[in-house]
Amino acid sequence: MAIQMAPSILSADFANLERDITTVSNADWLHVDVMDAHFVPNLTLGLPVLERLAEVSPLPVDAHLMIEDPDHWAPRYAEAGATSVTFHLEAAADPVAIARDLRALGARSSVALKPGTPVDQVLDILTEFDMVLIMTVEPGFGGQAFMPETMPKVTALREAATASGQALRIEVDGGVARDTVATVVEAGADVLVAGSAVFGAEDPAAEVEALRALAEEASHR
Ligand SMILES: O=C(CO)[C@@H](O)[C@H](O)COP(=O)(O)O
Repeated sequence: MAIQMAPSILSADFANLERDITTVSNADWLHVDVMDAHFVPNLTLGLPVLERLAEVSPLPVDAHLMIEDPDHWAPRYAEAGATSVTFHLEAAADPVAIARDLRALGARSSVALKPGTPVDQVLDILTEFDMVLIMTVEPGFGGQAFMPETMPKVTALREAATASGQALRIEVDGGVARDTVATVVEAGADVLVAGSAVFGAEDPAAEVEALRALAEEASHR
């Protein structure tokens, strides 16, 4: 499967958000970080803002819910216009029920794991998901250092998906930049979230293409 790029809006200019998300319309997803100041120590946006972003975004929205009670909230984000909804396993009471609710609403189901959460916890329920997000930093903030120790989880997922023939997308998020792209792709990731690397660049669209090119090159090695 081709590499997909997903700029994270956490590093965009919130005063000019519509301009910034239009700038990266050459990417594949708009990664929208939803934080509640409980599951993570940061607060971003809620349903009405997500709804507006989905309206104005030239890209499909993946809502990354770093919030408590995704059993209640995840379907609400699908109804608000997110094409893909990523919720955290650590916060979910019934991850399979959430995944089924999302798919029933026509959204893609995706589950995220914090760096310390073992990957075994999703291996038995992998077919319920279109994508698994392996966090490569502790969720909450942009601009943190990439954690290479999370890579064995990416590889375990890729091996499991390949063995069963599942077209699973594997996303990584946190510290993805020119110097880490090859590492994540060689481990098995194919959806790359990048915040500060993209929106901190002088030309965000060109940076999306530069990261994509490095990733494609690594995937063909
Ligand atoms: O969800 C998060 C952080 O919790 C990420 O999406 C960050 O926004 C990624 O930022 P960079 O590490 O790429 O700067």
